[in-house]
Amino acid sequence: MARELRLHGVGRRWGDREVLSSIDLTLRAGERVALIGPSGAGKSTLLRLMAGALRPTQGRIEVDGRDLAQMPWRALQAHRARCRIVEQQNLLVPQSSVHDNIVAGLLSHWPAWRTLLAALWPLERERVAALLQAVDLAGLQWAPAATLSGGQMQRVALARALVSGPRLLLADEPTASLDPRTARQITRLIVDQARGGDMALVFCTHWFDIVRSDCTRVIGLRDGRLLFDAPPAEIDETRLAQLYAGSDERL
Ligand SMILES: Nc1ncnc2c1ncn2[C@@H]1O[C@H](COP(=O)(O)OP(=O)(O)OP(=O)(O)O)[C@@H](O)[C@H]1O
Repeated sequence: MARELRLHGVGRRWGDREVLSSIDLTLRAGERVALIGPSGAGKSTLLRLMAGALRPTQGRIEVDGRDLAQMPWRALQAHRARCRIVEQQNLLVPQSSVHDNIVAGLLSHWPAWRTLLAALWPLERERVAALLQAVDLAGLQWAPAATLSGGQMQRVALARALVSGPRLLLADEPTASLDPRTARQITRLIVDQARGGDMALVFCTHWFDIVRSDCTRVIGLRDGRLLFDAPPAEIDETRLAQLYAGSDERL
């Protein structure tokens, strides 16, 4: 995605179960979107479709007017490389340093020789150091990832997602396993990284109250369908109650 990602009547089935249907939406550079809805609504599935990691079984997804399904393999790979996901599981390599874990976010952009070189010699030291500063981990560049706290690990995962300068950052409940205070800090950090730049952010969360004031748009998903797609000011208690009816997940 460079400027625009557009979903036209997108649906996704698993076997004979339809988990997403008739999704129409356009995501533009610089938008910060909160994606909310009860468990099983299809939020993660939607993120994976946007990232080109999953194909729709209905409809089409366009990146700057080009159908993802018709794209040559290289162009699809390029789209995937421009999208980064931060999830609840940070999937860091515990025995590797913070530096190496962050550099891993660049490997899909590098030729094989550069990857080999990086295994022998730490590349991109300054770039990683600057990112660590931004995520409040200055001084931990050479620490083994295994020695970090859960919140620090999520900061490293965020730095790994940001190091390649993605056009679209997809946050899939990245704070779900953290305590409320750390969760707030990490959420704020993610939103701040997206603010003021061209990168679009889709933040999937059960903690809507935290992201409410920081997002430019809110998408409510329920039973695989868009219930609303509106600016935060239009999301009142009635809409939230409708979205979460029958579930106790709203925090
Ligand atoms: N690989 C898969 N195979 C079969 N069913 C799947 C698969 N992935 C997701 N599903 C189903 O699709 C539905 C939507 O899942 P999804 O993870 O997108 O929901 P979600 O809104 O992100 O939920 P949560 O908030 O609990 O993470 C669920 O019923 C889930 O069981």
